[in-house]
Amino acid sequence: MINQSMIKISNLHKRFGKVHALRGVNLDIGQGELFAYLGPNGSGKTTTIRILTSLTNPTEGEAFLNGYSVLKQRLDAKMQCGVVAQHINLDNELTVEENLSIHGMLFGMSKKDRAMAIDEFLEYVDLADRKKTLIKQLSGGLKRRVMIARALMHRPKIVFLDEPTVGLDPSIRRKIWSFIKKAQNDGATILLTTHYIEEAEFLADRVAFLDTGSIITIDSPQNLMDRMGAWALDTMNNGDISTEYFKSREQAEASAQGRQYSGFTVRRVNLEDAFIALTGKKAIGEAAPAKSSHGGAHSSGHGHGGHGSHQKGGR
Ligand SMILES: Nc1ncnc2c1ncn2[C@@H]1O[C@H](COP(=O)(O)OP(=O)(O)OP(=O)(O)O)[C@@H](O)[C@H]1O
Repeated sequence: MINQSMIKISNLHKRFGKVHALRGVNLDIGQGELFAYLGPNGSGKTTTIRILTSLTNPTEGEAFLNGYSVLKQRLDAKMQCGVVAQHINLDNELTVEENLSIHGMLFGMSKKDRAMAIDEFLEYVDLADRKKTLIKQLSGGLKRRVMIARALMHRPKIVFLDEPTVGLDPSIRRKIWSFIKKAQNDGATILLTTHYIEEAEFLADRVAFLDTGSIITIDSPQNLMDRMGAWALDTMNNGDISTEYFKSREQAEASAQGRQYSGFTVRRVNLEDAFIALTGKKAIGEAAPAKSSHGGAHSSGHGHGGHGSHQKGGR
C-alpha cells in the first residue's frame, strides 16, 4: 500500500524514430520511499528520468511529481525535485561554492539561505574544506559529491539519482550510499537508477526491473530474492558458470556432490540472481542470454561475486 504518492507515472511511451524506448511504463512511488529502477544498458532508465525532469516529452502518457504534471505544470513539478544526472554537469571553471550558489539562485533561495545551505550540505558530503576549490581541480568522486550537495541544498521533496556512483571505486560508492540513505531519512522520496545491482539491493525499499522499455516486475529486494530460494550453487565447467537455486545450504551442498565440474561455490542468493532469472540478462554491461544448466529449482548461466557465506570446492 503506497502512502502519499510522490512520483506517479501512467502509461509512459517514448519513441525515438524507430526505437520504442519506453513501452507503457506505470509506476507509483510513495512519500519517503527509496525506489531503484534497474535495467541493462539501453533499457530506458535515463529516458524515464529525463521525462520526469521535463528535459524531454513523452510520446504518450503522463507523469506527476507530488501531484504536479510534468507536462502541464512544468515549473511546479521541477521545483519539487533535485537531480544528480548521469554525467558530471558542473561548471569546471567555477568554484564549488559558486556552482552551488548559482543553483540556489535558480531555486529562488535568498543569499543568506544559500550561504547556510552551502555550508550545511558541503559538511553533509564531507567537502567543507573544498568550498573555494575550482571544480576542475576535483576528482570524479568529489565532483559526484558536489552534485549530491547541489541536488539536495534546496531541500527537494523528490530526488532523482541517475547512476550516481557510475565509475567510482567501491569505497567512494559506499560513502555516496550513506549520503543517499541520509537524504531518505531526512524525508526525501528517491528514485535511483543503477545497473550496479548490489546498490539497489543495499539501498532500495522497492525495485523495478526494466527491460527494453517495459517494467517486468516491482517488489522489495527481499521478496524478489525469496522467489529464487535462499541458496545458490555456482558450478564451473570449461570456463562456463551455471547456477542452481535451493531452499537450504544443505540441499545446495548435497547437489554439488558426485558431479563433474572444475569448481563450485555455495552462496546466498542475491538480487542479481532474481534479475537474471526474470530478464535472462545481466543488469550491468552487455546484455547476455541466460544459459541453462541441469538440476536444481531454477538455473541460469552467469558468474558474479555473490555475498554471504561461500564454500569453494573442486574436483
Ligand atoms: N536522444 C535519443 N535519440 C535516439 N535514441 C535515443 C535517445 N536517447 C535514448 N535513445 C535510445 O533509447 C533507448 C533507451 O535509452 P536510455 O538512455 O534511456 O537507456 P538507459 O537504461 O538509461 O541506458 P544506460 O544504462 O546505458 O544509461 C536506447 O535504445 C537508446 O539508444
